[in-house]
Amino acid sequence: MKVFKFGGASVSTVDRIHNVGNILQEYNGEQLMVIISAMGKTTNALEKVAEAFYAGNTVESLRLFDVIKQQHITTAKYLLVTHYNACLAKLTDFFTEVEWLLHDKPSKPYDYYYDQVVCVGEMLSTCIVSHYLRETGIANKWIDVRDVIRTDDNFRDATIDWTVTEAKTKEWVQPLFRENNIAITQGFVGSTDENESTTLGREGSDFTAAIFANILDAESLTIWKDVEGVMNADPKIFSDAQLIKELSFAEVIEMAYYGAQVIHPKTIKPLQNKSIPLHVKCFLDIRLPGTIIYNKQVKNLPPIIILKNNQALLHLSTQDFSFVGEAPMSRLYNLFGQLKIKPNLIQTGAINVQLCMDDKSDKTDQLAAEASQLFDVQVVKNLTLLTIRHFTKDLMNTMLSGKNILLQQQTKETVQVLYV
Ligand SMILES: Nc1ncnc2c1ncn2[C@@H]1O[C@H](COP(=O)(O)OP(=O)(O)O)[C@@H](O)[C@H]1O
Ligand SMILES: N[C@@H](CC(=O)OP(=O)(O)O)C(=O)O
Repeated sequence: MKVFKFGGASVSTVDRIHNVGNILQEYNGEQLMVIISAMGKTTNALEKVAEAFYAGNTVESLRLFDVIKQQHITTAKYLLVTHYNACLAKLTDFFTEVEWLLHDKPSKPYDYYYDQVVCVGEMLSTCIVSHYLRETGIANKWIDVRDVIRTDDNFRDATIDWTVTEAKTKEWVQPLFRENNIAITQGFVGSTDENESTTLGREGSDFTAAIFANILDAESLTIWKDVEGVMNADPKIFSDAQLIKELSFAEVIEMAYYGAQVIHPKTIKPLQNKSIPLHVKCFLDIRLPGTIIYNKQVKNLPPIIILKNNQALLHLSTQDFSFVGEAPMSRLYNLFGQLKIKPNLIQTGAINVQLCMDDKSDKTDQLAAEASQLFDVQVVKNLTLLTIRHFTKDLMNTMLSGKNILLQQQTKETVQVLYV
């Protein structure tokens, strides 16, 4: 069996959904477990719905949700004839699920509501794609991933319960392949043992695909993208980015960790642990070879460039000129846990700590406020973090020329520079 993952970009339009059908036709007769994300930027749009709801703005949240609803109905209308009514009935169930919730008054934490609303993007996209495939004669079984992927209740960044997920996959998913060649399910979504929907962190569909590949002992996972494969930089930013034909799991886990958008960092472990190769291929031209990522050392890699914008630098200094000891540092690390913050760089000095993090939502301000009980805090925003793996001095000089560098860290393999 092969596992395929189609991201939001590959199902963003009617034409692209036709293209998914064409790709699956190429693999006619093979067993495929297909993981699909929400269409295009639907997750961002659903985030706005959850925000409006939580701010008490019911009318606005319903209006925003209606836009998403109409987009999905229109897509279904373009794609379906005989299966339209069946599809619309299912879509309507999902719409109703969200609309009921939006009529409530929030009484639980924001992250809970976020997951109940945002997960519907994947429900809608898979429902449409599954019906479209049936319409074109590609038999498939649609699975609600919430019946299979069990997580804890750490909403928005839920942790997988591997024991239950494995048991449910073997009980529900594996037997389906006795009678079906293709199963379609949602990425990014799971559920608690109380049947509340959870999500696995933004861009988490790659991770879902890797979980299924691992449990089903797949021969490979293929992630279909709008790029040739994994490149040595984001081709949307660097027009001269080069394709890397093969990579080791160790290299890719580092790239993903440092922020390369191409693969979710949690994807690698489940594959590496069972030596399941990962192919990154282009859905726009399936003849292109793409990139293969496996348990093999790959030498002579080009410099790999990762740029992260929207960074904040927190400069924390002890309030009474005492050394930064274990006690304030351990309290600082506890704060990261409480606020669900993953710092990108930390550098300690005698009486200060410098910390670089993604400046997302109000997390920076929350951390600054909490940390001010331990330290004097200064915050600088709108910074860029450049990471270069396998760097050369020449490339560093070119990329950093004219930049005001605020923080720099370097190992044998990797240099990271935070600049204005
Ligand atoms: N090193 C890289 N190699 C290839 N693509 C990259 C890289 N870094 C960032 N990207 C970006 O990742 C994008 C694909 O990811 P994404 O849009 O999240 O896909 P999907 O919605 O299919 O999951 C590409 O269009 C490209 O701009
Ligand atoms: N739809 C979710 C999950 C995901 O992985 O999406 P994509 O495959 O388009 O990156 C998100 O946008 O975060």
